[in-house]
Amino acid sequence: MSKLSWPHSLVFKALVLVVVIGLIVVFTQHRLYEKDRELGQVVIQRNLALMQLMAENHVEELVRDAEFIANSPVLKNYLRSMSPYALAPAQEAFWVLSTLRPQYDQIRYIDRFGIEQIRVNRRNGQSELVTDDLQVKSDRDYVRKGLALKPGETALSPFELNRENGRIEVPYRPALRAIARLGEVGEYYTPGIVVINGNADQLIHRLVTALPATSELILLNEQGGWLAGGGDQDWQFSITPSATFASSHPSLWESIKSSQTGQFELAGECYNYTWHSYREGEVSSPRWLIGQRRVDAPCTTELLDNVQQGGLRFAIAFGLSFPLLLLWHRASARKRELVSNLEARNEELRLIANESGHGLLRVDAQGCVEWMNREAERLLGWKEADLEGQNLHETCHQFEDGESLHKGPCPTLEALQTGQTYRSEHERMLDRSGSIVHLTMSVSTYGEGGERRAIVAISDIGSHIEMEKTLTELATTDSLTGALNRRSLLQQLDVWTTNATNPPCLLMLDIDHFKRVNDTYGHNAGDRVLKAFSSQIMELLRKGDVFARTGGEEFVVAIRNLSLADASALAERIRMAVAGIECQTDNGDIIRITTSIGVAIYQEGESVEQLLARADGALYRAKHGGRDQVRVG
Ligand SMILES: Nc1nc2c(ncn2[C@@H]2O[C@H](COP(=O)(O)OP(=O)(O)OP(=O)(O)O)[C@@H](O)[C@H]2O)c(=O)[nH]1
Repeated sequence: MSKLSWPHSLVFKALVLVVVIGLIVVFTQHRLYEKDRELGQVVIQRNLALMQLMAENHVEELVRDAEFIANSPVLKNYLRSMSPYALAPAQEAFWVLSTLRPQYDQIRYIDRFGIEQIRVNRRNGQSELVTDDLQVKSDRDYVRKGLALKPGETALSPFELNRENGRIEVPYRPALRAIARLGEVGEYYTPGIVVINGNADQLIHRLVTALPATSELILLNEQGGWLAGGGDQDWQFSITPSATFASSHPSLWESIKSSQTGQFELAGECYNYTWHSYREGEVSSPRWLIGQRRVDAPCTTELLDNVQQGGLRFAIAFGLSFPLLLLWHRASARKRELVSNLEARNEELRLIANESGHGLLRVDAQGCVEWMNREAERLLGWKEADLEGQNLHETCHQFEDGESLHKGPCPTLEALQTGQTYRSEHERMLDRSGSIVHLTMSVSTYGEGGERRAIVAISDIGSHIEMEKTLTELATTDSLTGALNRRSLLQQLDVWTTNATNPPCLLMLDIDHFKRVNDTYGHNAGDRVLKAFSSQIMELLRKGDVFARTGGEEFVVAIRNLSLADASALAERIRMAVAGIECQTDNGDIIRITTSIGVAIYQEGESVEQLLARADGALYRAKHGGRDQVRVG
């Protein structure tokens, strides 16, 4: 196989394939990535919104319960009367609420001095009314905050771990407290607050259910302390104030605080968050950061997944298309090889055709030229490029007025129609200048129907014709004088006497004393005289008359359609014309000659020899009669 050029090499094609597949994969993956990312963001936003809604509903119940019990008539009745009889119904109302809301750890009424007056605990699935261990809680933040509320106002305390007797209760009991300040119940009485300790764990568990398995909840308080999602650091802010997210990542925390929602990446994991506050602006409530962490997945997960998928798709597409490329490459290489061989073969044929000595043309089924060799170009005067596509018959076999050079149909077109070979030893064609060229021609066809082609081979026979003409002339004429020779004369006389309807008349001429001319002026001068003599006679003859040299200085004129008298008169004119010839020698001498002429007309039944003999006899008598005269035999 020949060496391939770079654009045809397999490596080049493979590179093109790589680029094309690469571009397609990058384009489609990019679009997929955009969609994935969009979808991922939608899912995250939905998760965050869902968690916010769950938190809002959870707290709403807590707050409403606190407001409900704070406004309950039994509590107000007790506070108005402060009677032990009124205390029991109030305690019962607290207890009933506790049994209805098992998620509440404590429901209490704390008076304006911060002392617990009514308290129901929820322990081990039971609601317990506590009467003998009521404590002073005036030092607690939530109590101070609650007593600072205006009557009828409600507040929410931050998440914190429950403390018992000044110590954090273990196991941890994270609490979220709703505090409702009682409205005015009497002119001289300032009421305290109702505090419900909601179980924060329950809220956290609920929030977790809003998330897919691949994500974990993160919950931080306003100070950056971990409530959930911080592992060992959850709730540690209550014990060690520095064990917070804010302390671990101060600058990150600053940026998180400044934006309502956002995304960040830590330790290769992606976090999304939103700040949430219960009834924003309506109720005094702390802010929490609710969010999700994608486990072991960075924020660029979609991008990385897409790159990975893209790589896989690229490999599959390349793996599937490369064998096809290989097949195509082999097929096209084979085709190129064949085409190249064909071209080489064509070139070879063209060389052979050019060297063959024949003019060759290939014409299609319609007779239009497809190709021609140099010899054909030379013979017809056309360049291949100019004749290509032109109809050979119309161009080279037809005159401008449409008249054809062929008597019958064009042999090339006929050969194309019949599929038979045509040969002619003498064909005529028109060359580019419109001159007729004499040729031998053969037309061979191959193929069938519309695919049939003809090879037209032509050879110049113009030179042969010339040569034949020369040879014929040499064989029939006298080279010195141009007159016919004796043999031709006899042939012509044979023809004329065979069909004796129009019998010939002979004038036999002999230059008088010609030997003297030779002897006096030389042989060359004698030749010149012979030429001048012949020219003079030929001038007096008409087309169709025959003039022949039958001996050294002996000539015969043969004429038809002439009576003996007319022949004698012609002989006399010739005699006189010859007498007028003045032939100059090289020395400037003038030679003058005379001729004797014997005339005889063909007589029915005699032979050519007998006719000649009678003319010769008449000549003999003219010579012996004194020369320079005409005698009839
Ligand atoms: N220059 C020249 N002389 C020729 C040629 N053919 C024949 N002769 C000469 O022609 C002469 C013929 O001479 P003769 O036969 O004796 O006749 P003549 O001299 O013409 O005398 P008459 O015919 O009797 O008048 C010879 O001397 C030939 O040599 C030729 O081709 N050229």
